[in-house]
Amino acid sequence: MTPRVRFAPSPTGRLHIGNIRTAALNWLFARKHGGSFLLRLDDTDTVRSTEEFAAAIRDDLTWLGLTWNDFARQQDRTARYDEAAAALKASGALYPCFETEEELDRRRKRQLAMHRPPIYDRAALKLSAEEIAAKIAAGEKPHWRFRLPNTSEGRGLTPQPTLISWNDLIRGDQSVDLGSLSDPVLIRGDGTYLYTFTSVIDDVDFAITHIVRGEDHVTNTGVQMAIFEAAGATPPAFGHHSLLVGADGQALSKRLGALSIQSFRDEGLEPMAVLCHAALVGTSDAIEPLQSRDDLAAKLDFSKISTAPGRFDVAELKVLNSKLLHTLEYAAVAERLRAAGIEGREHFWNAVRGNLETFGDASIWWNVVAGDIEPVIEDSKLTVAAASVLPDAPWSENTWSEWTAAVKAKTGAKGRALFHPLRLALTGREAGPELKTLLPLMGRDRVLARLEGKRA
Ligand SMILES: Nc1ncnc2c1ncn2[C@@H]1O[C@H](COP(=O)(O)OP(=O)(O)OP(=O)(O)O)[C@@H](O)[C@H]1O
Repeated sequence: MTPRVRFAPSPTGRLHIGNIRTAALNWLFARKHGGSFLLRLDDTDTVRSTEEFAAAIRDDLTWLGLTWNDFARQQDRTARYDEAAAALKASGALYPCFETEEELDRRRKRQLAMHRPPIYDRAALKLSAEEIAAKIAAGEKPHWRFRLPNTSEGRGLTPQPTLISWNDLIRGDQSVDLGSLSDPVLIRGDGTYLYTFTSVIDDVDFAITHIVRGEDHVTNTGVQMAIFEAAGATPPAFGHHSLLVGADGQALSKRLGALSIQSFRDEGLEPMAVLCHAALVGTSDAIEPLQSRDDLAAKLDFSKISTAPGRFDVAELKVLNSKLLHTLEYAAVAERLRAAGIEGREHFWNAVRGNLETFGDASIWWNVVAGDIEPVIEDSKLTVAAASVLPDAPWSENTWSEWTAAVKAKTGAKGRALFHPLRLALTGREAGPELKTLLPLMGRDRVLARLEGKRA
């Protein structure tokens, strides 16, 4: 079966690294198996969903290269939900309830006082058709519950376990006891639908074959499998991955804006580094910098995902980012170098890539080899002497060792006393790429001027 998967965020905030773990695992799974990937915006919560967040989700996914084959938004599908709800009402799978929040709260307290689990007692199932009609005629607005397929009928009965089980793609055998849950409300009193319902209808209509999502949805899955059945559909396969938490163990939330993809973009991090980290953290694989999404897809193995939460540390992402840059081939960055105003010669890239923390650092080194910088003269005697023995052009990678040998012979300086003042004069910086590679890129005039302390 060709997999068809989906990523279904609500546009209620900026995507964070945890959301991207879900998006990446789905996308990579589709990629690995030649399947397709649907982006679905779960925007039925019209109060908190915004167009800005919807646009930002698309933008972040595009930046990460997690392209989608299909796109849908729940706001456009109300007519379809109405139709599906009507069928479930007709079959009795959805039943109208009229209790107020206060009434439900009173009942829960009573149940707890009697040491019973505070689950909905299904009192509304006892209403006759006439009673329901009278309530509606009197202006009461029902909310609708889904009757879970369990045997806990009516008020006061001790619930019987009713296990619904599946073989989770990530966690192995799983089950949820539907006997211990309240019948979930799928339609609110104002007629709006809850995610639990709309998600199932969408998954049926879009023929989703595998639902891969965070373990925050395990209980939902038990309930939704029952809704699939009630809607006459076979539930797809499910996989629940561990959630990511922040370095100090804090939960992530779109609403709180922590560890957003935007913040990584602002810091100039590489999309591949973010993807590798999101997909490999909390697995038994080492977190390594892979160069392409296909390489990462080839590595994907759900059985390697640990059930413990993955700890996400920005500092580790930054290290991974530099490791990735250090191995990037020129061909992979030539276009970006040009766009950054760097006439990206391969020599330059190979000389500096090992010193980059972010791609933006390349501009610093480009300025060192081709722009002008303020030289730092630490030992003017040495730099003047060095200028006097500067070899004639053309220069090669051997020029540095020939020149420094000549400076050493002329001044007697060696080791740090020789190299440090030269580095400071030529680059204005304490550390950086090997000078033997930078020197030929700088050219003789620029080097000479800097040795004389001139901005060049
Ligand atoms: N910390 C996390 N680690 C891994 N996956 C997560 C994490 N938080 C959410 N997800 C997954 O992201 C997907 C999108 O979920 P959703 O839009 O509800 O995000 P959310 O961050 O929980 O949002 P909100 O804070 O608005 O409730 C879901 O599949 C969910 O399981």
